Amino acid sequence: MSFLKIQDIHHTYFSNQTAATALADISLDIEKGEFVSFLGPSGCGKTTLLSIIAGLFPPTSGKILLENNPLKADSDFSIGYMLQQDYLFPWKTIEENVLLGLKLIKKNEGLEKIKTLKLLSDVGLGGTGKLYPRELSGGMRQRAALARTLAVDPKILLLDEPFSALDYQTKLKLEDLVFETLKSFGKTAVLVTHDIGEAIAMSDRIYLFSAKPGRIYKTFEVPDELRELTPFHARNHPHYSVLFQTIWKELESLEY
Ligand SMILES: Nc1ncnc2c1ncn2[C@@H]1O[C@H](COP(=O)(O)OP(=O)(O)OP(=O)(O)O)[C@@H](O)[C@H]1O
Repeated sequence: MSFLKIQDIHHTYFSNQTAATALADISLDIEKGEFVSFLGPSGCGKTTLLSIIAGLFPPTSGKILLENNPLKADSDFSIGYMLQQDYLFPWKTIEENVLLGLKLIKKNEGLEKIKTLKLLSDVGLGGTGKLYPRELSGGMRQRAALARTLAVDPKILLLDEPFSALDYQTKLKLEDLVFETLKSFGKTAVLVTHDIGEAIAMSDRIYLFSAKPGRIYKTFEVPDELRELTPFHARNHPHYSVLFQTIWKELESLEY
């Protein structure tokens, strides 16, 4: 039994009497604690699949099972999101933003505050709880968004290009922080990215999609030698550039 089972997903968008098939024959299994990436040319259905996993809309056909049960997306806080934008509430402090998730699931109030402070410290934001989002840099706001996501203790984190709006140095630092935080919490994660390097440096496995309709074209297992390293250090390993070149060539053949 897989932790997350995606079984024979097809999805067609219908609008104004036209039909566009975004996904066909998508089946994959993700084990608990794994970090996988969806990579592929623009329009190959990565976001559509992530949205279906998130329960934003049902697929045209196929099913998704979490621990052998149909996924009940928003109702039981199984799914956490991190997106390109942090979506912090600007009128609430960082601490209140993180607390919000905990209040939604109505856990013990005394523990909520302690957990919030611990999470902020886990993501390197100790001492910033009383600040407002506008007082933080883009990277710090994304760290706060990570703390808020982890606060509800989701079973799976869906990461939709969460680093793409950041400058390069901040992006590399945040990749390491997200990677190490998720590993220490034992979380399962799915990352959508356009960045081959980011996918290699962070993932256990990479699904390369082809477009029209979106299908899994190839699957790449990231070698153990890279998986044992943090993303920053993985980028310096010889296996990294070999895998980068392989995926680059495949992606080029799909895009042109
Ligand atoms: N709401 C919609 N209605 C109709 N077609 C849609 C809709 N959303 C996406 N599509 C189409 O479905 C296909 C897959 O889109 P999707 O956004 O999932 O791809 P993607 O791989 O995430 O693209 P990108 O990398 O550019 O973000 C595309 O052809 C897109 O035009």
